[in-house]
Amino acid sequence: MTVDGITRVAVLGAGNMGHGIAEVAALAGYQVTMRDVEQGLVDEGYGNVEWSLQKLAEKERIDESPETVLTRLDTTVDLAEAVTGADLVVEAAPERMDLKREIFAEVEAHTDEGTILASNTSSLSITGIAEAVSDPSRVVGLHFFNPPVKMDLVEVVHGEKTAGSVAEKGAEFVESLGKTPIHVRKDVQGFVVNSILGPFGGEPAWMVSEGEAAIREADAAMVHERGYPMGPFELADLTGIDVGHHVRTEGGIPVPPIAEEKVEAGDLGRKTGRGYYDYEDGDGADYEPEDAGEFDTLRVEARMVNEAAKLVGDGVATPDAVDTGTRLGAGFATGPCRRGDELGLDTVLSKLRELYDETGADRYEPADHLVELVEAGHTGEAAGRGFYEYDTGDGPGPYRLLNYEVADGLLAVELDRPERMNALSADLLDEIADLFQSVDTDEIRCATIEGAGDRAFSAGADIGGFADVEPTDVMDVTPAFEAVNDFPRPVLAKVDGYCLGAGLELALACDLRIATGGSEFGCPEIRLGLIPGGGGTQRLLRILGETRAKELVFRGNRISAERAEDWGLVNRAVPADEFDATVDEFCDDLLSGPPLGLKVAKKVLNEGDDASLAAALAMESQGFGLLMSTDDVVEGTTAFAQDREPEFEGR
Ligand SMILES: C/C=C/C(=O)SCCNC(=O)CCNC(=O)[C@H](O)C(C)(C)COP(=O)(O)OP(=O)(O)OC[C@H]1O[C@@H](n2cnc3c(N)ncnc32)[C@H](O)[C@@H]1OP(=O)(O)O
Repeated sequence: MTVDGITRVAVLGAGNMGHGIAEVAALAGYQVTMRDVEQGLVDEGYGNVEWSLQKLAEKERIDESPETVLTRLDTTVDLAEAVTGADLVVEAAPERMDLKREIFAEVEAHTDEGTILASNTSSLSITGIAEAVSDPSRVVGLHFFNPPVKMDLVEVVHGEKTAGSVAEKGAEFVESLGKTPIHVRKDVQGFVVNSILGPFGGEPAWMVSEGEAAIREADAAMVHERGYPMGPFELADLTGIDVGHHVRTEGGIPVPPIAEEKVEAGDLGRKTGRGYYDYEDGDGADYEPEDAGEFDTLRVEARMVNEAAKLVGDGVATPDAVDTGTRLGAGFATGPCRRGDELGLDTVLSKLRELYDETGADRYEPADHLVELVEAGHTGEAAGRGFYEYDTGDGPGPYRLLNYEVADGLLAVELDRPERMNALSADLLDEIADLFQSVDTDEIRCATIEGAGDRAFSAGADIGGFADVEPTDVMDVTPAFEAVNDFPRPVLAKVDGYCLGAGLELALACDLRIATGGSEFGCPEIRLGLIPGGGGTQRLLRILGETRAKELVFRGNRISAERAEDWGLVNRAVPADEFDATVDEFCDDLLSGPPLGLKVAKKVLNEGDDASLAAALAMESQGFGLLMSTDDVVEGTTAFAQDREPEFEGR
């Protein structure tokens, strides 16, 4: 899908970011010209796009052949040729203000007034870059994350003079690439994601510098206790300690002594073989869960929440944009606004005040917005309001990890963690349970569940969240699956991609399963030393029989959709282009079917499976008898006699 008014895109730079942006734009259907200053660089970038497209094709992640996509990608070393006639120019040159200004001035000379001029800068001011052109309202930041082909997030950065319509068009363009834009309404240093990553890396570095923590302790606690995808020191080694050092120095932010020492010694991280960890003679980031000790994670998270409060209070971004940005851009399970609401903003504020009083360091000074929220009594989830409002009533939602909508009798549910393959975290499972237990079923005749994105229904329980789970908390069959199983309407799982572990268990708790041909099913739990823990062993046994159930559970292998259909694990496995139509056919029958009949059928089929044949037959007879007295049966039989379609009302 392309955006109205944008047909031709010029990407200036063929390096890591440039060739990635060119690739995703060509994939989305735009006519792209990629330009760099030397033919060798252009050829290298083009080769990288070819390689990446080939990989995507091998994994069946793209519908077109790489050759077809490449027909939309031209290259040149001539800037004027690249940008002439372009509707959008995305500059992805090295991070130097003088260079970017030079490029923008030249681009302006060769483009029409309506051409949008975007910069992929991650650290420079959009307002500053825009000074190079006579009409700065055309200039916007489109900050892609590395690698663009994989990362879902793009920060749409508004310079002081960026026109609202230009930023909106930029965001539409991002959406047309299948990516998620967040608006960064003021071009503050670090935009949103790097602003939050500042204290995530910085505070532990101060704590280690001041002898209050050890490196492994910090990394182990943040990863294994708090569920961050990487430890702060491990992350600094990956991105380069000198990079963080440069950003802080440029932004006038004090540099923690330990980072200073590493840079002076030339130990910059993975790229030099040594940083906070030793990658040449040692085992790299070799921290273990037990290293976490007494590390004060609240001190780090309080600063991250404070930074988020500054962004929100200063009108840079909404809480939702901050949280979406850090989820998609940094892989955080929970963004800092939501985390602040969980911790209690009063707790966060007390921690910051305590540290500020103790040290007098500016970094602990509470943000005005944080103080205002606490003074207004908006202290977070427990108070019903913090950065977000929480519905304390009985109805469903609001939810942050799933989307749902009820329309024309259909409850359509989407698991919304595409960046984690829709892995089922404790919070997402709670939301599923809450929705299926609290949604008003009067208006609903059937439900569907699908995964967001194009990779997975769900790749299972969130492995990142295993570390701080108490065994006793997970030893009951998960309420989410039971809520789906017991939902008094038919539920259909729409499986497009991986359906693994607890994801498969969720699909098994549904009544029907339809899959695209490329989907894969399996119980990888055994490879983690586990067994399916959400009803998988028992439901597989009942659906597949012992032979096949044991094969899946014991071997942990994945099976294709074709085999899943052959085994009776799914109702249909169909080519991707027939998926929606097949789902619609099923849903049409469920939506027009008799609600009471379907409810009783589901109950009798589910419960009869666990009963003796005699008991199950008695259950069936009772159900049959019960239905005989309903208006729907009168309608069904009358419609038959009148040779018309019945119109059931569920009475
Ligand atoms: C009682 C129930 C227990 C369970 O369910 S235990 C969990 C069972 N499930 C699994 O073991 C599956 C784990 N995932 C995988 O094996 C692979 O993934 C896939 C085969 C599904 C896909 O592989 P690829 O195409 O190479 O993608 P990628 O880079 O591994 O995944 C993309 C991002 O998704 C995250 N992710 C995938 N599965 C999970 C998960 N189950 N829990 C948490 N995160 C997950 C990854 O880490 C990564 O994230 P980043 O891009 O930040 O590296």
